[in-house]
Amino acid sequence: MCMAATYKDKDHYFGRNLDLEISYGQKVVVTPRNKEFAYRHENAEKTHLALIGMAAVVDGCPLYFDATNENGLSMAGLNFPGNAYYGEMKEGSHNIAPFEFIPWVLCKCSTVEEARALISGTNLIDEDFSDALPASPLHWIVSDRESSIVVEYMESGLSIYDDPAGILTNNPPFPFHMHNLANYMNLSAGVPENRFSKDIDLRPYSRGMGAMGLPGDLSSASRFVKAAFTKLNSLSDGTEEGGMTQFFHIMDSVQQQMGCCYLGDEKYEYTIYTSCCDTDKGIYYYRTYGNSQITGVDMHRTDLDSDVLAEFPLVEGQHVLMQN
Ligand SMILES: C[C@H](CCC(=O)NCCS(=O)(=O)O)[C@H]1CC[C@H]2[C@@H]3[C@H](O)C[C@@H]4C[C@H](O)CC[C@]4(C)[C@H]3C[C@H](O)[C@]12C
Repeated sequence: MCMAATYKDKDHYFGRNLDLEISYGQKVVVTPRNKEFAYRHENAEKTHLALIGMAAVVDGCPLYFDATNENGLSMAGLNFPGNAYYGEMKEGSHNIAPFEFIPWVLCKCSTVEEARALISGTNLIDEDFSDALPASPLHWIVSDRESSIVVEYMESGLSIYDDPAGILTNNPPFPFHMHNLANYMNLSAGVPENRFSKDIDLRPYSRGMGAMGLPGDLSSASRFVKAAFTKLNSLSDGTEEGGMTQFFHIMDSVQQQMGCCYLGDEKYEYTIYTSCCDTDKGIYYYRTYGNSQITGVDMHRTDLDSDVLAEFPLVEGQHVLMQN
Protein backbone atom coordinates (compact mmCIF):
# COMPACT_ATOMS: atom_id res chain seq x y z
CA MET A 1 0.00 0.00 0.00
CA CYS A 2 1.11 3.49 -0.57
CA MET A 3 -0.25 6.96 -0.13
CA ALA A 4 0.60 10.24 -1.83
CA ALA A 5 -0.60 13.65 -0.67
CA THR A 6 -0.39 17.38 -1.25
CA TYR A 7 -0.68 20.07 1.40
CA LYS A 8 -0.54 23.83 1.26
CA ASP A 9 0.39 26.16 4.09
CA LYS A 10 2.94 28.94 3.60
CA ASP A 11 4.69 26.65 1.14
CA HIS A 12 3.27 23.81 -0.89
CA TYR A 13 4.22 20.22 -0.09
CA PHE A 14 3.98 16.97 -2.04
CA GLY A 15 5.06 13.56 -0.84
CA ARG A 16 4.32 9.90 -0.39
CA ASN A 17 4.66 6.85 1.80
CA LEU A 18 6.33 3.99 -0.03
CA ASP A 19 4.81 0.86 1.45
CA LEU A 20 6.50 -2.24 0.19
CA GLU A 21 8.38 -5.34 1.34
CA ILE A 22 11.54 -4.81 -0.71
CA SER A 23 13.90 -2.00 -1.53
CA TYR A 24 15.27 -1.13 -4.96
CA GLY A 25 18.31 0.70 -3.60
CA GLN A 26 16.48 4.01 -4.04
CA LYS A 27 18.09 7.33 -3.15
CA VAL A 28 17.36 11.01 -3.57
CA VAL A 29 18.39 11.96 -7.08
CA VAL A 30 18.62 15.38 -8.72
CA THR A 31 18.51 15.28 -12.51
CA PRO A 32 20.02 18.58 -13.66
CA ARG A 33 18.89 20.50 -16.73
CA ASN A 34 21.57 19.22 -19.08
CA LYS A 35 21.47 15.53 -18.22
CA GLU A 36 20.05 14.05 -21.40
CA PHE A 37 16.92 11.91 -21.14
CA ALA A 38 16.93 9.31 -23.92
CA TYR A 39 13.44 7.90 -24.49
CA ARG A 40 12.92 4.58 -26.20
CA HIS A 41 10.56 5.92 -28.89
CA GLU A 42 10.70 9.72 -28.58
CA ASN A 43 13.46 12.17 -29.34
CA ALA A 44 16.00 12.56 -26.56
CA GLU A 45 15.67 15.64 -24.39
CA LYS A 46 19.04 17.33 -24.15
CA THR A 47 17.93 20.19 -21.92
CA HIS A 48 14.87 20.27 -19.74
CA LEU A 49 13.55 21.30 -16.34
CA ALA A 50 15.57 19.94 -13.42
CA LEU A 51 14.01 17.26 -11.17
CA ILE A 52 14.45 16.08 -7.60
CA GLY A 53 12.93 12.92 -6.20
CA MET A 54 13.36 9.35 -5.08
CA ALA A 55 14.77 7.03 -7.72
CA ALA A 56 16.67 3.85 -8.31
CA VAL A 57 19.60 4.59 -10.60
CA VAL A 58 20.16 1.68 -12.98
CA ASP A 59 22.79 1.87 -15.72
CA GLY A 60 22.96 5.62 -15.16
CA CYS A 61 19.21 6.03 -15.68
CA PRO A 62 17.11 7.52 -12.84
CA LEU A 63 13.95 5.43 -12.40
CA TYR A 64 11.79 7.83 -10.41
CA PHE A 65 9.20 6.67 -7.86
CA ASP A 66 8.13 10.28 -7.14
CA ALA A 67 9.63 13.63 -8.14
CA THR A 68 9.16 17.39 -8.29
CA ASN A 69 10.57 19.73 -10.92
CA GLU A 70 12.16 23.12 -10.43
CA ASN A 71 8.80 24.82 -11.13
CA GLY A 72 7.04 22.79 -8.45
CA LEU A 73 5.10 20.30 -10.58
CA SER A 74 5.14 16.92 -8.82
CA MET A 75 4.23 13.35 -9.62
CA ALA A 76 4.19 9.97 -7.88
CA GLY A 77 3.48 6.44 -9.12
CA LEU A 78 1.47 4.10 -6.89
CA ASN A 79 0.74 0.42 -7.33
CA PHE A 80 -2.37 -0.32 -9.39
CA PRO A 81 -2.13 -4.08 -10.09
CA GLY A 82 -4.88 -5.78 -12.03
CA ASN A 83 -6.12 -2.45 -13.36
CA ALA A 84 -3.13 -0.73 -14.99
CA TYR A 85 -2.97 -1.59 -18.68
CA TYR A 86 -0.23 -0.57 -21.08
CA GLY A 87 -0.89 -1.23 -24.77
CA GLU A 88 0.81 -1.32 -28.13
CA MET A 89 2.57 1.54 -29.92
CA LYS A 90 0.05 4.01 -31.38
CA GLU A 91 0.69 6.22 -34.35
CA GLY A 92 0.00 9.90 -33.70
CA SER A 93 0.63 9.53 -29.94
CA HIS A 94 3.73 9.94 -27.85
CA ASN A 95 4.69 6.35 -27.06
CA ILE A 96 6.27 6.26 -23.64
CA ALA A 97 7.36 3.33 -21.46
CA PRO A 98 5.92 3.44 -17.91
CA PHE A 99 9.38 3.92 -16.33
CA GLU A 100 9.83 7.03 -18.54
CA PHE A 101 6.51 8.61 -17.62
CA ILE A 102 7.59 10.78 -14.65
CA PRO A 103 10.54 12.42 -16.46
CA TRP A 104 8.47 12.68 -19.65
CA VAL A 105 5.95 14.90 -17.87
CA LEU A 106 8.15 16.72 -15.36
CA CYS A 107 10.91 17.63 -17.81
CA LYS A 108 8.45 19.69 -19.85
CA CYS A 109 5.44 20.79 -17.85
CA SER A 110 5.14 23.39 -15.11
CA THR A 111 1.45 23.13 -14.26
CA VAL A 112 -1.23 20.49 -13.93
CA GLU A 113 -2.97 21.93 -17.01
CA GLU A 114 0.16 21.56 -19.13
CA ALA A 115 0.58 18.02 -17.80
CA ARG A 116 -3.06 17.19 -18.59
CA ALA A 117 -2.58 18.33 -22.21
CA LEU A 118 0.65 16.36 -22.64
CA ILE A 119 -0.71 13.20 -21.00
CA SER A 120 -3.86 13.31 -23.18
CA GLY A 121 -1.61 12.67 -26.18
CA THR A 122 0.62 10.12 -24.44
CA ASN A 123 0.23 6.39 -24.90
CA LEU A 124 1.89 4.22 -22.25
CA ILE A 125 3.26 1.12 -23.91
CA ASP A 126 3.90 -2.28 -22.44
CA GLU A 127 7.67 -2.06 -22.39
CA ASP A 128 9.97 -3.23 -19.59
CA PHE A 129 13.03 -1.34 -18.44
CA SER A 130 14.84 -4.72 -18.44
CA ASP A 131 14.09 -8.38 -17.78
CA ALA A 132 14.98 -7.82 -14.14
CA LEU A 133 12.80 -4.68 -13.91
CA PRO A 134 9.55 -5.30 -15.76
CA ALA A 135 6.94 -2.56 -16.22
CA SER A 136 5.18 -1.80 -12.92
CA PRO A 137 1.38 -1.57 -12.83
CA LEU A 138 0.95 1.99 -11.57
CA HIS A 139 -1.41 4.94 -11.50
CA TRP A 140 -0.15 8.46 -10.88
CA ILE A 141 -1.01 11.66 -9.05
CA VAL A 142 0.22 14.91 -10.65
CA SER A 143 0.05 18.10 -8.58
CA ASP A 144 0.97 21.75 -8.66
CA ARG A 145 0.35 24.42 -6.01
CA GLU A 146 -3.33 24.71 -6.93
CA SER A 147 -4.65 21.32 -7.97
CA SER A 148 -4.11 17.63 -8.56
CA ILE A 149 -5.12 15.08 -11.16
CA VAL A 150 -5.00 11.29 -11.15
CA VAL A 151 -3.94 9.43 -14.29
CA GLU A 152 -5.08 5.86 -14.92
CA TYR A 153 -4.29 3.81 -18.02
CA MET A 154 -6.72 0.87 -18.06
CA GLU A 155 -7.90 -1.57 -20.70
CA SER A 156 -10.80 0.79 -21.34
CA GLY A 157 -8.36 3.62 -22.12
CA LEU A 158 -6.79 6.62 -20.46
CA SER A 159 -8.67 8.52 -17.74
CA ILE A 160 -7.54 11.77 -16.17
CA TYR A 161 -9.53 12.68 -13.07
CA ASP A 162 -9.55 15.88 -11.04
CA ASP A 163 -8.50 15.01 -7.50
CA PRO A 164 -9.93 17.70 -5.22
CA ALA A 165 -8.76 15.77 -2.14
CA GLY A 166 -5.15 15.82 -3.33
CA ILE A 167 -4.71 12.22 -2.13
CA LEU A 168 -4.02 8.93 -3.89
CA THR A 169 -3.73 5.37 -2.56
CA ASN A 170 -4.00 2.10 -4.48
CA ASN A 171 -6.81 -0.09 -5.85
CA PRO A 172 -9.62 0.15 -6.80
CA PRO A 173 -9.69 2.82 -9.53
CA PHE A 174 -9.86 6.44 -8.40
CA PRO A 175 -13.63 7.09 -8.93
CA PHE A 176 -14.36 4.50 -6.23
CA HIS A 177 -12.34 6.44 -3.66
CA MET A 178 -14.09 9.75 -4.36
CA HIS A 179 -17.48 8.05 -4.27
CA ASN A 180 -16.59 6.25 -1.05
CA LEU A 181 -15.88 9.57 0.70
CA ALA A 182 -19.63 10.19 0.71
CA ASN A 183 -19.97 7.33 3.19
CA TYR A 184 -18.04 9.45 5.66
CA MET A 185 -19.47 12.91 5.05
CA ASN A 186 -20.99 12.97 8.51
CA LEU A 187 -17.57 12.78 10.16
CA SER A 188 -16.43 15.84 12.01
CA ALA A 189 -13.39 16.88 13.96
CA GLY A 190 -15.76 18.42 16.50
CA VAL A 191 -17.23 17.05 19.72
CA PRO A 192 -19.87 14.49 18.72
CA GLU A 193 -23.53 15.32 19.30
CA ASN A 194 -26.23 12.80 19.99
CA ARG A 195 -28.18 12.42 16.76
CA PHE A 196 -28.80 8.74 17.44
CA SER A 197 -32.05 9.24 19.35
CA LYS A 198 -33.75 11.81 21.57
CA ASP A 199 -34.93 8.95 23.74
CA ILE A 200 -31.48 7.88 24.90
CA ASP A 201 -29.10 10.13 26.78
CA LEU A 202 -25.84 9.64 24.90
CA ARG A 203 -22.91 11.90 25.75
CA PRO A 204 -19.24 12.02 24.84
CA TYR A 205 -17.50 10.15 27.66
CA SER A 206 -14.02 11.53 27.08
CA ARG A 207 -12.15 14.21 25.23
CA GLY A 208 -10.77 13.35 21.82
CA MET A 209 -13.89 11.82 20.34
CA GLY A 210 -13.70 13.84 17.14
CA ALA A 211 -13.60 11.87 13.89
CA MET A 212 -15.54 8.98 15.46
CA GLY A 213 -16.06 6.38 12.75
CA LEU A 214 -12.94 7.26 10.75
CA PRO A 215 -11.52 3.99 9.42
CA GLY A 216 -8.12 3.02 10.72
CA ASP A 217 -7.27 -0.21 8.93
CA LEU A 218 -4.56 -0.52 6.32
CA SER A 219 -6.70 -1.20 3.25
CA SER A 220 -6.27 1.18 0.36
CA ALA A 221 -9.90 2.32 0.60
CA SER A 222 -9.58 3.08 4.31
CA ARG A 223 -6.24 4.82 3.93
CA PHE A 224 -7.71 7.10 1.29
CA VAL A 225 -10.48 8.19 3.66
CA LYS A 226 -8.21 8.58 6.66
CA ALA A 227 -5.54 10.52 4.78
CA ALA A 228 -8.13 12.78 3.10
CA PHE A 229 -9.87 13.55 6.41
CA THR A 230 -6.57 14.21 8.17
CA LYS A 231 -5.27 16.44 5.41
CA LEU A 232 -8.48 18.38 4.88
CA ASN A 233 -8.84 19.09 8.61
CA SER A 234 -5.17 19.85 9.15
CA LEU A 235 -4.07 23.07 10.79
CA SER A 236 -0.53 24.39 10.84
CA ASP A 237 0.98 27.66 11.89
CA GLY A 238 1.88 29.27 8.57
CA THR A 239 5.61 28.76 8.99
CA GLU A 240 7.85 26.67 6.78
CA GLU A 241 8.76 24.37 9.62
CA GLY A 242 5.15 24.08 10.77
CA GLY A 243 3.90 23.11 7.30
CA MET A 244 6.56 20.48 6.80
CA THR A 245 5.96 19.10 10.30
CA GLN A 246 2.22 18.89 9.68
CA PHE A 247 2.80 17.16 6.35
CA PHE A 248 4.74 14.37 8.04
CA HIS A 249 1.91 14.00 10.57
CA ILE A 250 -0.60 13.62 7.72
CA MET A 251 1.58 10.89 6.22
CA ASP A 252 1.90 9.23 9.63
CA SER A 253 -1.89 8.83 9.82
CA VAL A 254 -1.61 5.91 7.36
CA GLN A 255 1.84 4.52 8.16
CA GLN A 256 2.31 0.76 7.89
CA GLN A 257 4.11 -0.69 10.87
CA MET A 258 6.24 -3.79 10.29
CA GLY A 259 4.25 -6.86 11.20
CA CYS A 260 0.76 -5.47 10.54
CA CYS A 261 0.45 -6.30 6.84
CA TYR A 262 1.43 -9.88 6.07
CA LEU A 263 1.95 -10.76 2.43
CA GLY A 264 2.66 -14.47 2.93
CA ASP A 265 6.03 -16.17 2.57
CA GLU A 266 7.38 -14.46 5.71
CA LYS A 267 7.12 -11.08 3.98
CA TYR A 268 5.55 -7.93 5.39
CA GLU A 269 4.75 -4.64 3.73
CA TYR A 270 5.87 -1.56 5.72
CA THR A 271 6.50 2.12 5.13
CA ILE A 272 10.02 2.05 3.74
CA TYR A 273 10.22 5.83 3.38
CA THR A 274 8.08 8.92 3.71
CA SER A 275 8.89 11.94 1.57
CA CYS A 276 7.81 15.55 1.84
CA CYS A 277 8.99 17.85 -0.91
CA ASP A 278 8.69 21.59 -0.33
CA THR A 279 7.80 22.20 -3.97
CA ASP A 280 8.27 25.98 -3.69
CA LYS A 281 11.84 25.64 -2.46
CA GLY A 282 12.87 22.42 -4.20
CA ILE A 283 13.82 20.77 -0.91
CA TYR A 284 13.15 17.04 -0.65
CA TYR A 285 12.75 15.92 2.96
CA TYR A 286 12.46 12.27 3.87
CA ARG A 287 12.39 9.80 6.73
CA THR A 288 12.96 6.06 6.50
CA TYR A 289 11.48 3.25 8.57
CA GLY A 290 14.71 2.92 10.54
CA ASN A 291 15.61 6.61 10.75
CA SER A 292 12.95 8.83 12.30
CA GLN A 293 15.03 11.96 11.83
CA ILE A 294 14.04 14.18 8.92
CA THR A 295 16.81 14.51 6.33
CA GLY A 296 16.68 17.08 3.52
CA VAL A 297 18.24 17.56 0.09
CA ASP A 298 17.99 21.02 -1.50
CA MET A 299 18.08 20.84 -5.30
CA HIS A 300 19.28 24.46 -5.44
CA ARG A 301 22.42 23.50 -3.53
CA THR A 302 23.40 21.26 -6.45
CA ASP A 303 24.54 22.49 -9.86
CA LEU A 304 21.27 22.52 -11.79
CA ASP A 305 23.07 23.35 -15.04
CA SER A 306 25.22 20.25 -14.84
CA ASP A 307 24.83 17.13 -17.01
CA VAL A 308 25.58 14.67 -14.21
CA LEU A 309 23.07 13.20 -11.75
CA ALA A 310 23.51 14.27 -8.13
CA GLU A 311 22.84 11.19 -6.00
CA PHE A 312 22.21 11.17 -2.25
CA PRO A 313 22.14 7.69 -0.67
CA LEU A 314 19.50 7.51 2.06
CA VAL A 315 20.76 8.21 5.57
CA GLU A 316 19.77 5.18 7.62
CA GLY A 317 19.92 4.31 11.33
CA GLN A 318 18.46 6.25 14.23
CA HIS A 319 20.08 9.54 15.16
CA VAL A 320 19.10 9.96 18.77
CA LEU A 321 19.65 13.31 20.43
CA MET A 322 20.81 12.41 23.95
CA GLN A 323 20.01 15.19 26.38
CA ASN A 324 22.27 14.19 29.24
C1 LIG B 1 5.67 -0.81 -5.78
C2 LIG B 1 5.90 0.70 -5.73
C3 LIG B 1 4.62 1.37 -5.30
C4 LIG B 1 4.38 1.11 -3.84
C5 LIG B 1 2.94 0.86 -3.63
O1 LIG B 1 2.04 1.45 -4.19
N1 LIG B 1 2.70 -0.11 -2.76
C6 LIG B 1 1.39 -0.60 -2.54
C7 LIG B 1 1.41 -2.08 -2.68
S1 LIG B 1 -0.15 -2.77 -2.87
O2 LIG B 1 -0.20 -3.37 -4.19
O3 LIG B 1 -1.19 -1.84 -2.76
O4 LIG B 1 -0.20 -3.78 -1.83
C8 LIG B 1 6.35 1.25 -7.09
C9 LIG B 1 6.38 2.79 -7.11
C10 LIG B 1 7.45 3.18 -8.12
C11 LIG B 1 7.90 1.85 -8.72
C12 LIG B 1 9.30 1.82 -9.36
C13 LIG B 1 9.40 2.88 -10.46
O5 LIG B 1 8.32 2.76 -11.37
C14 LIG B 1 10.76 2.78 -11.19
C15 LIG B 1 11.11 1.36 -11.67
C16 LIG B 1 10.31 0.95 -12.92
C17 LIG B 1 10.70 -0.44 -13.41
O6 LIG B 1 9.90 -0.76 -14.51
C18 LIG B 1 10.47 -1.44 -12.30
C19 LIG B 1 11.28 -1.09 -11.09
C20 LIG B 1 10.99 0.32 -10.55
C21 LIG B 1 12.08 0.60 -9.51
C22 LIG B 1 9.57 0.41 -9.91
C23 LIG B 1 9.38 -0.64 -8.80
C24 LIG B 1 8.01 -0.53 -8.09
O7 LIG B 1 6.98 -0.86 -8.98
C25 LIG B 1 7.78 0.90 -7.55
C26 LIG B 1 8.79 1.11 -6.43
